[in-house]
Amino acid sequence: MNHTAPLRLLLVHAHPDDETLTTGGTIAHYAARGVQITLVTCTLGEEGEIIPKELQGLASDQSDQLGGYRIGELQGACKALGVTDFRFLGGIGRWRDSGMTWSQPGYAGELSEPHPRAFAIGDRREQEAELETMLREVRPQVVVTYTDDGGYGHPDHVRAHQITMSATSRVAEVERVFHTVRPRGALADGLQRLSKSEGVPFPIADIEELAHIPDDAVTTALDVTDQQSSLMNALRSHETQISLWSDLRNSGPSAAGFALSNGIAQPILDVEHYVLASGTPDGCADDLFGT
Ligand SMILES: CC(=O)N[C@H]1[C@@H](O[C@@H]2[C@H](O)[C@H](O)[C@@H](O)[C@H](O)[C@H]2O)O[C@H](CO)[C@@H](O)[C@@H]1O
Ligand SMILES: [Zn+2]
Repeated sequence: MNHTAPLRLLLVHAHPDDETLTTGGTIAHYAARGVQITLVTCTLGEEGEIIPKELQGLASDQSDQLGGYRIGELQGACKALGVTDFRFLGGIGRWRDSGMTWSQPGYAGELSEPHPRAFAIGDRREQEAELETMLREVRPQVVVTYTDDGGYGHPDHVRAHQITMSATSRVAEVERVFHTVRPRGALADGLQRLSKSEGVPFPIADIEELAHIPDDAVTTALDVTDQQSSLMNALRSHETQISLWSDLRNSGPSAAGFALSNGIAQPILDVEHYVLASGTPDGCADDLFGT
């Protein structure tokens, strides 16, 4: 699909940090090539856990200031990735991080009463209307969000998927919608590299602990090797959510890794993968915008 108009990419993410964790290399790749990037984040991440001990007082059950702090983290990550247009769905604070109140049967996590502004139980029509308004204003050729299970089941990720698929279906200018995914093969290779690198400060994840999809479901693989330093800087900005390290012996990006607040080491991949959810697949093997 040949594009004469300037290319525009809009991404819909649930919490500050998701944009970097799942699509950071992609954002930096296209921003560096002059593509107009719009990042829509649906919550402020108010219910997140906090890694640095000295910041624990920000937690939702203490001063409840984590949401505001994570706006700053997101600003830093956007600067590192080259994003100047980043927005919160419904405006700052309209929807709140729902927490890990998973309704999935068998999930043993704490099930707390969701907050009245919780994104995952909010008015879906209002959320879709907000997103549709942004889509009609930005007119992105490509939109990125999560798979129908939200990638790993988080209710905010599931809701972000739902409203994005509904809103984009009503906006003709959106040519393609992609879901960000991690294929088993690339994840396994990354875990293998971590197991061979030095200075990994956390136990390395077992692949079955990490969300992933079968390799043959991937439609698009974007090489982001040339964006690893921007990606590392953006990951570093999300200090309340992400611990980061690289193997000083092997400075190659593939030796770098991260851990969330659960303290499980995961690899930083040099390729970011997608599944084309709607639109023509022409030329999409290694480019979200196709030929
Ligand atoms: C990557 C992502 O979506 N993070 C969410 C998630 O955070 C995880 C959650 O606190 C879990 O209990 C931890 O084990 C895990 O390490 C965290 O990444 O959920 C948070 C609460 O909704 C959210 O703020 C965070 O952005
Ligand atoms: Zn998230």
